[in-house]
Amino acid sequence: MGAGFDYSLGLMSGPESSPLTTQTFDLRQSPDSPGIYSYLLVIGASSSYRRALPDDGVLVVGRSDEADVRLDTAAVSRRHAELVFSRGEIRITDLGSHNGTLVNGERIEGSCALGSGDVITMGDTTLILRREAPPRGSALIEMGRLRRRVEEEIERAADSARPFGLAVVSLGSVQMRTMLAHRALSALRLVDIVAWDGASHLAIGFPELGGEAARAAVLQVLEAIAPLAPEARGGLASYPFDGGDTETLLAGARTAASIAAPGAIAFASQTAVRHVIGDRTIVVADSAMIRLFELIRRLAASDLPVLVLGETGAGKENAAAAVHHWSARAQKTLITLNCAALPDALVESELFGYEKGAFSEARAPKPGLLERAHGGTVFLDEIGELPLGAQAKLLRALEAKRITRLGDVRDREVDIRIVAATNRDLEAEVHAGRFRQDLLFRLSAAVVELPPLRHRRRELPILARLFLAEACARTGRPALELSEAALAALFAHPFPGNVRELKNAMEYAAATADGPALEPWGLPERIAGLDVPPRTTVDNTSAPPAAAPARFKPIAEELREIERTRMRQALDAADGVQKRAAALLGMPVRTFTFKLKQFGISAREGKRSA
Ligand SMILES: Nc1ncnc2c1ncn2[C@@H]1O[C@H](COP(=O)(O)OP(=O)(O)OP(=O)(O)O)[C@@H](O)[C@H]1O
Repeated sequence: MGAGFDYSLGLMSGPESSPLTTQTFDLRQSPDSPGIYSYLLVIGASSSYRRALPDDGVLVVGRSDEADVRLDTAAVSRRHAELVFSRGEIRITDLGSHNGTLVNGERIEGSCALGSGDVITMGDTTLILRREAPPRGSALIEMGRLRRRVEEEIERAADSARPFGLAVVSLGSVQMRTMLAHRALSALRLVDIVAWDGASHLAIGFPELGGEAARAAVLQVLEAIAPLAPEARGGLASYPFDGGDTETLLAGARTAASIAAPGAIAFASQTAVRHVIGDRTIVVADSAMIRLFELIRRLAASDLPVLVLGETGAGKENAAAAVHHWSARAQKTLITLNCAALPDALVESELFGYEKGAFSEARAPKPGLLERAHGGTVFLDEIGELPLGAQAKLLRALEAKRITRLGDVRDREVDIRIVAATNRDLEAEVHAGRFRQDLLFRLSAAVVELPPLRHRRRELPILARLFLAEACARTGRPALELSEAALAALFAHPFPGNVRELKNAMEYAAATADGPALEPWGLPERIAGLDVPPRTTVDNTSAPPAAAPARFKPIAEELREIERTRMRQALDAADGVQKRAAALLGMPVRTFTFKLKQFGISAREGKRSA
């Protein structure tokens, strides 16, 4: 049953002198089996402690520094006795000690088998052998099985509208894993689900426990293991509040455990990091996003150009604002140009400015935005849409650090940092001949790639609540609770329009909801999914009337649907090129790109399907 006796694990270390504390290494079983554990209670003249025993091997007891169980008293010989552990049996042999070895009051000759409760006396020291069976409670399972069980429990919780809590207990440096797991299990219910999550974390699922009840359960575990792991700390995530799937809950609980104080518990909802960037508040909770913003902070300190990649609405503009505000240029301007929003003919005059008479409408000289941003940062959004002619001029300007206004012969010095963003695959654009490779090299000195919202599900409930609260405050209506059913609908939606789509949905909900809580039918239809029944039992009084499902809806909403569908189709037909798609619909490009964002349509959609 055991992993064997590991001689490298410090068998020569002496006992600790703290009262009734245990030795600090575990020499026995496989980590996932709590099994039987044995220990010696060592009661000396000046101190008592508990010493874990191995399944197999030999321990020498004596006064010598080299003894495995060191008894620091003159009444004990240097090598007094030997304990032999083999196949569940324990034998003791006196090694010719001066004062002899007594078992249950009788001096032994040669060796003698030991059982639980036997009292061994060596000089003025008493050792009591204890062997304990695992508690009759929950059992440790493997992490893979825990994941599957948690998935089942989430399903069950969704169907029965009951909570489910998932905790991660971080133990610090753990050596007595088996005994520790044993203690944790003894503090849990039979239905709780427990597994080792890596070497030093325990993952615990609590069916039907959420919030305070789950917190109390984790506290009991922390108390039970405190003698062995005084530094242990807990992190707790609850379904559906913190997430709708195993990995999201696990990630939340792990991050929460990492911020909890020793002996205490933190909730997943406490792990979000707020970055206040000018008048923006950026909230990140996913560990990859937290690291990404740390990277952005470091990059900001350099003067490198930064290329921000990510799907539409993923937060690229926020990232660009962070680069500027965390840089030495923060006191100077940040100027943004959306390259997709300008007709080709205007791009160059906007970027580089013009002199009087440069073209027929140029009645007075005007500096371009590169010039106006001197000393600051220029954010070129949708850089993939920049016409090739403007790309060449931009490259020259960046290389020479000088610009020439249209219609001018002089050039002027500019000191700017460029942050560019795109949701396009620029490498592919280079291959297709639509983007200059040399410009791509120059812009991509540092690349920051934002994951889509569907890959950072930890943030979904956090951002949803944030946007809902902000929207309610803006419209002056009382705060809306996000119901469990609405949250489940959000988790079921893939959010192709990412954070912007979520934000728009919460604004729509705040404007239209009529109860104290946001229910699925208060969400935009494509998110609520008419075919998706609410996952929790709801109070009948707050449910919509049976005939309500949207056979009729406000005409404005219907028109929006048509507009959205036609825009998608136009993008398809135009191979994802926004200007062409806008022309197909007879819509100004600026309006088209604005509406794309509003509807959360990715400009790539058309390209992909084409
Ligand atoms: N982590 C976040 N915290 C708070 N708000 C966010 C966050 N990420 C994005 N938002 C908000 O979502 C909306 C869309 O973000 P943003 O404009 O930065 O996306 P984008 O990737 O630049 O979009 P596009 O590709 O369409 O230009 C903005 O209102 C932004 O403030």
